[in-house]
Amino acid sequence: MQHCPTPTELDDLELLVSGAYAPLTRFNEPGSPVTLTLPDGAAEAELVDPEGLPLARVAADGSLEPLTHAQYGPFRRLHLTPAQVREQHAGATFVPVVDALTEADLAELRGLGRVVLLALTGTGTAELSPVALVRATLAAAELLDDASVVAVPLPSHGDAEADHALGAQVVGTYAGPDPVHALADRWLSSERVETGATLPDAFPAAIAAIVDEDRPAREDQGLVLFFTGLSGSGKSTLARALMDLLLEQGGRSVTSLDGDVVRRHLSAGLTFSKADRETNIRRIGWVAAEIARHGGVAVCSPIAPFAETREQVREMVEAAGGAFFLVHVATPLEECERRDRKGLYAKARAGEIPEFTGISSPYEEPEDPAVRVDTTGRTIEDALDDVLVALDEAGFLHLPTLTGTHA
Ligand SMILES: Nc1ncnc2c1ncn2[C@@H]1O[C@H](COP(=O)(O)OS(=O)(=O)O)[C@@H](OP(=O)(O)O)[C@H]1O
Ligand SMILES: Nc1ncnc2c1ncn2[C@@H]1O[C@H](COP(=O)(O)OP(=O)(O)O)[C@@H](O)[C@H]1O
Repeated sequence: MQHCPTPTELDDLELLVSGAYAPLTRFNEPGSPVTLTLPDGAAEAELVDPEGLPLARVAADGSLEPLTHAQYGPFRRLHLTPAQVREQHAGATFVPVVDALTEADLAELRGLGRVVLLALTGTGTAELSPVALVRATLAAAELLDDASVVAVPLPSHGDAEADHALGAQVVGTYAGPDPVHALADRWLSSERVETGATLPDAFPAAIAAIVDEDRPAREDQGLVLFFTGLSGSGKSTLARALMDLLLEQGGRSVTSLDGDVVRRHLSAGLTFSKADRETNIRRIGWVAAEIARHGGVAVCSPIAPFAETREQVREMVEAAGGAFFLVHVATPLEECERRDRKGLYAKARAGEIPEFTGISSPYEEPEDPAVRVDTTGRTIEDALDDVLVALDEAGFLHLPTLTGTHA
């Protein structure tokens, strides 16, 4: 069986095979955070990269037989094994780097002679995206007299203590007998950006440009506006009105992923079974995440009745650097059924449409949407204003409200 592991598992695989996790050499050792989950309870598999290249074979005991070196991802040439680093950089001082370096960091490093900056770029660890962290670290190396950069994809496993211990072990493996220099604790770049702090925590200009590009202001960040609710609740109507306002204002590229429209194209042929609805929503999520990756706004309006699938969409969008804004169009079933614009509720009640949401198929209400709007007895403008105000307050979009009552 072939299996493409999660981004975290791929990072772990690389570090297990390269010897960076030594003495750990396999997945799923008791008590270790370095785990691998195979689908459908399979015991062994051939692990492939996202493009399908076989990387290693994993046996039932978690042990690994390497097949090819990983070749995917930017800055691959900087992913050296500990053995390569020992060969090329023995005698240097090793500095773990998890964030863009500041003027003060650089001043601290200037006294150390030859340094190797170990950019710890694994999934979910750094303040910056992995690629921006390497870019910022290379820019820092340019500002030092004698510095090299090595990228180490050390991921987060969601357990601060275990991750810290593992990180210290990995850095020690790269450094061997050479000294490790831990930079003095400073603010993380996100705190700096929010507070607009200046010297001595300021970034040199070349590094600041990289941080700014990687962490755009909320107004410029890719955004997925996701309307969920029963059929007839008002998702399409509100989504369309919001799109129109955005287009009128200009300045952003906007894409609609409406439930009905998606089902005619991207998801043609899918049914309304639970599995097909999940596939439908994941497809919408995948496209929306790509739109967000490029800084666009995706406006989605499917029913999306399952909380778990909505969460998966959120994860995809956030992994692409976008923001996910969930709007629950909470118009109650009675009102949707009273409207019955398409005559579908009548048919569902008559048993002519199986698995109809709200009648014979469940709708799981979102517990914590960014905003909840019940459209019953309200004008479209009034209902939309609730969304506009929430978006404005969250800092994502600043569109003028329509009724004037919120000004
Ligand atoms: N069985 C059943 N249940 C729910 N809805 C049904 C069904 N059959 C057809 N329709 C029509 O399909 C639209 C919902 O499609 P979605 O892709 O948004 O649904 S889902 O998110 O995959 O659950 C929905 O459109 P909206 O009214 O715009 O929500 C309906 O018109
Ligand atoms: N305040 C409101 N907001 C949105 N739609 C409303 C409102 N009041 C009445 N409606 C009507 O409810 C219906 C909602 O249909 P639609 O937007 O297609 O819902 P959905 O996409 O959730 O199936 C439309 O006929 C719309 O005119």
